[in-house]
Amino acid sequence: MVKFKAIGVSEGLAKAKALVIKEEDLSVVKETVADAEAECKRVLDAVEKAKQQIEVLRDDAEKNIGAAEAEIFDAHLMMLDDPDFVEGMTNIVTDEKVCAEYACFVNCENFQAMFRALDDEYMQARAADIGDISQRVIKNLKGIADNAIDTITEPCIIVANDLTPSDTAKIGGKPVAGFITKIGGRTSHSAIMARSMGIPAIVGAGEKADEIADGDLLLIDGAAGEVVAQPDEQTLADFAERQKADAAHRAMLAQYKDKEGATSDGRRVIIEGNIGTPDDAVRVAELGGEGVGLFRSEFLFMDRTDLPSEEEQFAAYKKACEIMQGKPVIIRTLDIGGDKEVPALALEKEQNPFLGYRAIRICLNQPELFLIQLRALLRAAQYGDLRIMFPMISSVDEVRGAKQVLEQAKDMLTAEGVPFNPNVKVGIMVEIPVAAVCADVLAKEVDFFSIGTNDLIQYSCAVDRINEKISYLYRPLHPGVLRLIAMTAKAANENGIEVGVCGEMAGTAGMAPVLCGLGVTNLSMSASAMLAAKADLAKHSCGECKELADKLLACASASDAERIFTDWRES
Ligand SMILES: C=C(OP(=O)(O)O)C(=O)O
Repeated sequence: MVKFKAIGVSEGLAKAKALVIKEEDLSVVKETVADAEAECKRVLDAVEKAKQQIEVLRDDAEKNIGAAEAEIFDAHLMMLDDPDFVEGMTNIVTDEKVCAEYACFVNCENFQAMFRALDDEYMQARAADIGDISQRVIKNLKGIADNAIDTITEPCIIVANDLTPSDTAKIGGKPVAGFITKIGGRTSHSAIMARSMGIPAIVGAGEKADEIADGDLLLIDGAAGEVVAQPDEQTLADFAERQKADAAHRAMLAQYKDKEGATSDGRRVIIEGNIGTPDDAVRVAELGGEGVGLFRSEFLFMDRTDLPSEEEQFAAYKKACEIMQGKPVIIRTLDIGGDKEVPALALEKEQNPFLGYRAIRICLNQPELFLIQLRALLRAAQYGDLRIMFPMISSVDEVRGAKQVLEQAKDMLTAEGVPFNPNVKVGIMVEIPVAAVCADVLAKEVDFFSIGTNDLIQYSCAVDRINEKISYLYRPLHPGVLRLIAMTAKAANENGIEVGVCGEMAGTAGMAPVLCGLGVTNLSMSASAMLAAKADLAKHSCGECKELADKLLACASASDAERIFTDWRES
């Protein structure tokens, strides 16, 4: 039996066999070959195999996701059928007498350079496709199996170094009972997506995860971060008992489904869900969410090599509004950068991506991209209470700039006679410390605030939110963080606008009363945390929440605040 603890990021108990995904070594060495003809045949066989794999992926995507998503695979097939692309590889083998892997690598670089040099954004983005298919050919040459996630058919718990957001997106629809990763923290995107899908997840396991072998029976507790591999009889029996108790607790929480979020003395705190795709709204609605407090629209742009059109975006935003049936749906405009990549934009790699060219900075710099999204949002706003939220705001100038582009989008739609809702509420994410400090000024410019605590903690404590080595410094209860939240809430309350929290802090057990005490009016979290947040609030009066918040604000350190919080939870 192997037992260890890591960072539990998505609650729930799961029991299934381990599917260990090994890191792939795709490095290529330039080796000379004697038999160039045989090497060319290796190239052609690997290309043929890649075509067959892509055909299967295309058919699966068409069946499980949609025709539009399947089209990307048609584009890949076309490239693999292009004689120039294939001959590029065989010519390098024949001319330079080098191995197939190296020829494929050089050919990829050549084609990518060619596409990137074209003065056309769409064609530039095709460089990512070239990279994708070349990687597939190299994998086939090296005998590396296709992405293990694509081939899952049996219930399993994935064990991997890391899961990219696109890996995590692929898990939906597969019988994945949970996952364990070696790296990552509570706010890495794989963790966030696990919570919104409601599957148990543990991250930051480091080398301890190496003790798990493929096929081992695993028991995981996604709240406590506990992992047991090859459990003995007693551990299995205890786990079964815990699963029973967990089911009973969930049944108790179900009574809150149709209740409004409020303290015991009736102070309203609106409890909403965070979503990444319109379909996630179904779970939010089913679990009694009072709205969508954060639709991470960037997920529509990720895991693909083209950009979603205005029509595609319009359909997605409209669907979320329709599912929520008139309840508020806050859609955050494109928030890429950091650990969220959009291949179609072919953004340069940066030294400090979380501090770099991202989110509203990109949108203001590339208004043609922003306008498409804003037009889609304005049109979809006819179908519900859609609200627009700008991310990564650091100044009034950015808010005004974004609102100006919004007005431009309205003017365009009016001129074209396209119907839309001109009275959309506009808000901002408060996630950069200067925005919290200047909240009194910003509150006069917008209809609502939503505090993004994931980034606010990262930026105010100068601690990378996905680096597990320094996760001990990532402290939501740091008095400095609490003061920033309190300042933001005060400015919002004084100006009569709503102030939410949509970072992971909102859905962390016990935090709802703290945030209510700090003056927050809305809490948005993964759907699976909403019932517990309502239950937490209902246990306390508004005065008790305020008293607790004041005590925490007065603490000298995060450790003091954490001690007070834990004692309070246990009392
Ligand atoms: C909700 C937030 O945004 P992200 O999607 O970056 O986690 C946040 O920063 O708290």
